[in-house]
Amino acid sequence: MNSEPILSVRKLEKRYGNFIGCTDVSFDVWPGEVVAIVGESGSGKTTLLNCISTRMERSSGEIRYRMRDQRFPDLAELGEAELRFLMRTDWGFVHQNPADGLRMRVSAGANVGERLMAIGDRNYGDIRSRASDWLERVEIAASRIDDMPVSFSGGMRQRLQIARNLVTHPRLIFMDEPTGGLDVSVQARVLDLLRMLVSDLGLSVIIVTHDLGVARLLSQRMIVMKSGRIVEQGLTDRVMDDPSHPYTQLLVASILEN
Ligand SMILES: Nc1ncnc2c1ncn2[C@@H]1O[C@H](COP(=O)(O)OP(=O)(O)OP(=O)(O)O)[C@@H](O)[C@H]1O
Repeated sequence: MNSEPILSVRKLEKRYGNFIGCTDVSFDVWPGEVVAIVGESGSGKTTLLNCISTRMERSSGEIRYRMRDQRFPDLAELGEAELRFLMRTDWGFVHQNPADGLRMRVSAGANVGERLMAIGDRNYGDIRSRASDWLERVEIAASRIDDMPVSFSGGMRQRLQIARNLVTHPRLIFMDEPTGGLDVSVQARVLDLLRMLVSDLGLSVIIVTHDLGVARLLSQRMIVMKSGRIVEQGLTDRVMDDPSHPYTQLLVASILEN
C-alpha cells in the first residue's frame, strides 16, 4: 500500500444549530483501502460522509485530499474548477437509492456516457462503446443500452449507478448504504460485484453502513460511530473479533444473535 494517505480528516465537526451532527472526527484513508463507517441510525455517518464529499459544509476541522499531482490541500482551499473535477472525475458517489444517483428517464447508455461527456469526451461512437463495456462489467446485457432505468430491477439500477460512477476512473468512491434498499439475495450479488471492482481498480472507498456484515465483507478498516463521535476504529477483522468499546461489543453481539 502507498505510504501517503489519499484523504486525511482531522477534528471534523458539523453542527446543525446547537445540535452536533458529528464532532472530533479524525481518520486517514490510504490508496486502495476500503474504510467502513458503521453505527446505529442517527450516529452521524451520513453527516460525516456528506461533509467529506463537500456535499455539505462542515462547521470546523480539516479535510485534506491527495490530488493527482500529489498536492494535499484542504478541500476548502480548492477553487470551483478543481472541486468540479473531483466531483465529476476523481470521485464517485453511490447512493442508497439508485434514483438519487441516476437519471431515471434517460437511457442506461446515456446515464453512463453523460459522465464521460461531462469531462469533455465528444466522440459519440467512443462514448457508446465505453458505456456498453461498462454495462457488461456490471453484468447488464449490452442489449439494454437504450432502455431506461425505470424499466430495470432494483439490483440492476444499483449496478448501473456503479457503472456510471466508475466510468471516469475515479480514485475515491463514497458509498451511502449501497445495498440498503435491496433484497438479501440481490444484495449478495451487488456486494460481490463491488468487492471485485474495488479490488480490480484499486479504488479507495468510504462506505457508510449500519450492516456489519457488509462492512466485514468489503472493508479493511472500520470506524464505529455513536452520537456523532468515533468510539472505536481499527482493522475490520480486529474490531469484529475483539471489539474494545462496549458499544461496538453490543453491535457485534447483535449481529451474532441474528
Ligand atoms: N439537516 C439536518 N438538520 C438537523 N439535524 C440533522 C440534519 N441531518 C441530520 N441531523 C441529525 O444529525 C444526527 C446524525 O444524523 P445522520 O443522518 O448523519 O446519522 P446516520 O448515522 O447517517 O443515520 P441514518 O443511518 O439513519 O441515516 C441525527 O440526530 C439527525 O437527526
